[in-house]
Formats: sequence, structure tokens, C-alpha cells
Amino acid sequence: MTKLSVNINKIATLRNARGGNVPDLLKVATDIQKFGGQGITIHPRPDERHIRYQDARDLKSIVYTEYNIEGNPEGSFIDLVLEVKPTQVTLVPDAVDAITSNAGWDTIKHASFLTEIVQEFQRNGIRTSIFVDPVLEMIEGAKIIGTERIELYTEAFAHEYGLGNKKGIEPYVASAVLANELGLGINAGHDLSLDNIQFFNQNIPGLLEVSIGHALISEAIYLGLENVVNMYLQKLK
Ligand SMILES: CC(=O)[C@@H](O)[C@H](O)COP(=O)(O)O
Ligand SMILES: NCC(=O)COP(=O)(O)O
Repeated sequence: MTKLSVNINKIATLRNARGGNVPDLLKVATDIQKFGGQGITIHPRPDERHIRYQDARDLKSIVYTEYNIEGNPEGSFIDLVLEVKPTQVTLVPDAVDAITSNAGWDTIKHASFLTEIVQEFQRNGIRTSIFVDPVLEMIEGAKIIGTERIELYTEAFAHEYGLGNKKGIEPYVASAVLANELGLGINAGHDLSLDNIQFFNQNIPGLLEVSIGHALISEAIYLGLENVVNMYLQKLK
């Protein structure tokens, strides 16, 4: 079964809106795991617009499932991840001012940089994943870098699926087939939702983990967090 890792960035967004501790991020992370969530994902950005670096530290003792920290591997982010030592680090080529993640790595152009970073995290017992577009050359480049996993950037799939075009899955299927042949673990994320997750999961061979945040937290406003987590788990069977 594909594991569900819930990205709690947007809980932190709501919390930060009033400067206090409501909603309590640590309680939400605890409850998500109690409801059956198999991982917690955070994406601390340099401006700490939602997840703060201290949240990453505080969550370490709370997350007993899989702990995934995503971000652009620059100075303070690297130090934070090496300090916290999560289950997994997902490397994302985000610009500092990006409203959200909007591209995968060029694993050919940045091969030497990413190889060095991946080896540093692996030496510290942290599983690595590289955020990539569903482009075969990028998958091959990720293998050469030596990462254990890739994360397929699923915005394009979600957009096409929302327009009724199921063919948008095709590059992801081809990428997954190649990743399986190369022995790369496959994660996926960005704009996945209750609407599109079952079709995606049913069509991607070897999918290990999906990380879902924006849609899931938004859906929980109407359906309740425990109910939504279980709806995703049912669709991921
Ligand atoms: C890499 C990825 O797709 C997610 O981490 C996404 O970037 C969520 O970030 P925001 O919650 O800041 O949109
Ligand atoms: N890696 C994707 C993630 O963590 C959540 O992305 P989204 O569901 O908030 O778009």
C-alpha cells in the first residue's frame, strides 16, 4: 500500500496568522498519526512563512511514523536537517520567493552539487529523495546521483486531470517504469487530492509514498481531518 505522508505546512500557515499556537501544530501531527497517517511532511522555507525551523526540531519527538523534511538544500536547511535527522529529506529546487514549489531538479546540470548533498545526508543515516519532473533524462540523472528515491512532481498531472485529460498520467507512468528498472524508490506529490489520488495511485507502478498537504487540509475544513485522512487511506489501498 502506498504510504500517506500528510504535509502540515498549512496548519502552520493558520497558526501564524494570529501569532499564537492555535491550531497546535504538534497536536495536529499527533492526531494525524493516530488517525492512520503513515508520515508527516514539512517544508520549512527560508522566510518561515509557515513551518518554522523550531517546528522541525519540536516535531522530531512527536513523529513516530515517517518524518519527511522538504526544502532547497542551502546552508541553514542542510544544518537543520543534519540536526533533526528525519527519516527522509526531499530536495526541492525552490526559489526563495516562490509562492510554492514549481519545478523539479535538473539532475544533469546539478549532478555534482546534488551528489555531494545526497552523500552528506546518507552518511548521516537520512534517506534522500529528489523532486523531479516526469522526464526520463531527469530520472536517469537522479540514479547517477545516487539518491534512494525520487519524488515525482505531480502538478502537471493534477492540472490535466482536473481538465478531464487522463492522458496527463502518461509521462508519470513512463517515469515510474524507468525508476523501477533503475531501482529508484518512487514518491510523488504536489496538488494531489481526493479527486485525483486514486487514479494516480492505480496507474503508477511501485509508488511508495505520496505527500499531500494543501488539498487535504482544505478538504478537512468541510469533511473533518480524521475523516479525510481515512478517505485518502481508502483510496490508496
Ligand atoms: C515540494 C512540494 O510540492 C510541497 O512541499 C509544496 O511545495 C508545499 O509547499 P507550500 O505548502 O509552501 O505550498
Ligand atoms: N511534496 C508534496 C507535498 O509535500 C505537499 O504538496 P501539496 O499537497 O501541498 O501540493
